Amino acid sequence: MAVRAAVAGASGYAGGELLRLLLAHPEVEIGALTGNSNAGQRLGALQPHLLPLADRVLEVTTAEALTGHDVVFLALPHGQSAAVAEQLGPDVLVVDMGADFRLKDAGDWERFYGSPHAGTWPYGLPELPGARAALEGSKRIAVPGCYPTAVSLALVPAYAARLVEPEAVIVAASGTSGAGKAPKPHLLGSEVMGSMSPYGVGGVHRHTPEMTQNLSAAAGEPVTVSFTPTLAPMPRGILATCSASARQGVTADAVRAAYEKAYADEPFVHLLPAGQWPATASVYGSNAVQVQVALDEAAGRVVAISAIDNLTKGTAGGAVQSMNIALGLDETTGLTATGVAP
Ligand SMILES: NC(=O)C1=CN([C@@H]2O[C@H](COP(=O)(O)OP(=O)(O)OC[C@H]3O[C@@H](n4cnc5c(N)ncnc54)[C@H](OP(=O)(O)O)[C@@H]3O)[C@@H](O)[C@H]2O)C=CC1
Ligand SMILES: CC(=O)N[C@@H](CCC(=O)OP(=O)(O)O)C(=O)O
Repeated sequence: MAVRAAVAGASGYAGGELLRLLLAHPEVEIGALTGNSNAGQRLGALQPHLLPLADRVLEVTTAEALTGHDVVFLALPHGQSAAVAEQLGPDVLVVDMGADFRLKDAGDWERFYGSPHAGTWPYGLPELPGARAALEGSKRIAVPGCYPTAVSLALVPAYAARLVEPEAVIVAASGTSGAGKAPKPHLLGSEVMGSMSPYGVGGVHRHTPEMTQNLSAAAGEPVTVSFTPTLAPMPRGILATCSASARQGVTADAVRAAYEKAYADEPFVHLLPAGQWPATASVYGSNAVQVQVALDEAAGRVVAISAIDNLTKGTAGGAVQSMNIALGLDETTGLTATGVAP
């Protein structure tokens, strides 16, 4: 029997990417689609690439519109998910693509998001140690942020194998779709085209505590994270360049071996052959993650680089992968690791 799925936030970028993936999912039937300012509009006017859904009309996002489904995806701005989720029954699988349920520490939430903490749900990054067991059979899933996905997959093997000291320096470039579809002056084509620029500098980006949470869990001790995001003139993609001090005596062979072991059986994480480096173009539109790692012996640092598509593995693909696990389906159902190039 088909899994009936509703999507709240169907007019946005994350909701649109999710619908693209759900249309190709053999077990899913797409139910209610909701929006906010675009309620009442045809989806074809908002997401013209989703041809089979063009004549569907967006409803207002209410618990009533979302009931009667097996799975409800919430692709809403931060702070909007909790009120909707609490009105959905405990038997419905609720997959939150926003940030509301990602953090364990209420103080971190309040500091970075400036509102009361809604709670913590099982975290939808299956490749993290222990994550799959928490997702199996779960009725609530918190999909990670796009930067924490890229950064965690780049660095967790180094922390889990105790190859590096508990500090990390991360500079990551994101495509503009990461900022959502709502118009913002700094995202005008004339501001973005032909330029790269930093933002959220100095430890203030709200993804910093999420990265700290994931890396500290892998390390078994608190990890300090210096994170600098940058905006790149491309619609999709994240390239995360991460480094951490190598522990005394760590060799390049030991680093390589740890990453090979961590990712040997992962369907979506590809540790590239030595000498080949991740590129956002190679993962465009796919749920794949490219990872490469090197030991900079002169600087004494392990350097790990990852590339993801922020809308696919960074949100909608990660959401579908985690839903598959929660429902007991094959984890890869409806997802591809094959990109689009050039
Ligand atoms: N873009 C990305 O790469 C990623 C996004 N996410 C997360 O996914 C969520 C959606 O992001 P994204 O799609 O980029 O954002 P968009 O701005 O593109 O879309 C936001 C969606 O939420 C709806 N919405 C806006 N305000 C409200 C409200 N007050 N109540 C209910 N619905 C509302 C909008 O409806 P309407 O258009 O009709 O007003 C739209 O459908 C966010 O939490 C974001 O952090 C997570 C990882 C990556
Ligand atoms: C380029 C850009 O602006 N990116 C967004 C990332 C948003 C995202 O994907 O994460 P959340 O789900 O936590 O919002 C940002 O830096 O805020």
